[in-house]
Amino acid sequence: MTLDELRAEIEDIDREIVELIARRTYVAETVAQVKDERDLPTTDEGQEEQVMRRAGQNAERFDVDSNLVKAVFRLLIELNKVEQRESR
Ligand SMILES: C=C(O[C@@H]1C=C(C(=O)O)C=C[C@H]1O)C(=O)O
Repeated sequence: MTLDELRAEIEDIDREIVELIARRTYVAETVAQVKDERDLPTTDEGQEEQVMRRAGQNAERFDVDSNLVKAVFRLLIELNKVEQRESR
């Protein structure tokens, strides 16, 4: 494979990553509606711990640095909470 072909593959993957982030954010907006109806707070620390634990397990399964993957998920969680607060 040429460098250009490899970079085109990375470009495709990057678009998919953003699409997945958009999907995750969209679901969080629906979560926000449910929380609003039930008068629940935006932050659920127990659920965040589960998400972070799963992120670490998945990182190990795919042999990528678990601290870096967890850092990405910490940002994704914060992004979701910002979106949820904006939609409540
Ligand atoms: C999406 C939720 O809201 C918040 C965001 C979370 C996330 O992005 O994974 C997890 C827990 C909550 O603090 C949820 O409660 O499931």
